[in-house]
Amino acid sequence: MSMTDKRPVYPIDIAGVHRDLPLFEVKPGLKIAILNILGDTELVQACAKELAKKLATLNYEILVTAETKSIPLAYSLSIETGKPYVILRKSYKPYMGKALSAETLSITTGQPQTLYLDEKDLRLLDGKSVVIVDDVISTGSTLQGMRLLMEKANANVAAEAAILTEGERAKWNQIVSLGHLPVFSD
Ligand SMILES: O=P(O)(O)OC[C@H]1O[C@H](OP(=O)(O)OP(=O)(O)O)[C@H](O)[C@@H]1O
Ligand SMILES: Nc1ncnc2[nH]cnc12
Repeated sequence: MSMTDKRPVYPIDIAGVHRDLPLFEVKPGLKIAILNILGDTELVQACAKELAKKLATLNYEILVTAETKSIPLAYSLSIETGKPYVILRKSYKPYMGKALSAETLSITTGQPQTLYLDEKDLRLLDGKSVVIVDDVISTGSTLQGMRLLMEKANANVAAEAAILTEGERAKWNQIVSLGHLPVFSD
């Protein structure tokens, strides 16, 4: 593709903010519209405000997400809600001590990733209620990994939230979200 070729986009309004999401092929014959909130302060803050409103009546103590792209969302939601957040990591460093782990296979990545729960966060989560947050929930594999780690950490999941769900809409009717993305198959 030359620099002047235009990538096809999927236009969407999220929390009152318009974005044209670029389509990328994630496996042969399957394209998805990529939501990349990294660097997009306007969108992140608008989404955090709306999600915080939707979560306002729930009883929970901690927000939990998996790195990377949803980190600014967790940070911004933490400011909106006044709750701390935990980031599940995708590579292990010695400073994470006796971390717990779970395997995932997200639609964007196409190969297994491991989520690690830092030893310091294990102490924080023990016996607590959490809201699991992600930017997009698609196959649910990342969500499943996060649920498993919360179970291992003795934390109760009060709700699951995402900016957008993707794919099979009916599968995600329990997710607190601000919209839905189709997937595009040839
Ligand atoms: O429902 P799933 O099919 O599991 O897909 C959802 C996950 O995919 C994306 O992460 P990605 O793997 O792109 O990682 P990154 O944020 O580190 O780039 C997204 O942030 C979710 O965590
Ligand atoms: N459409 C999408 N954009 C960004 N990350 C994703 N993870 C799964 N689907 C995604």
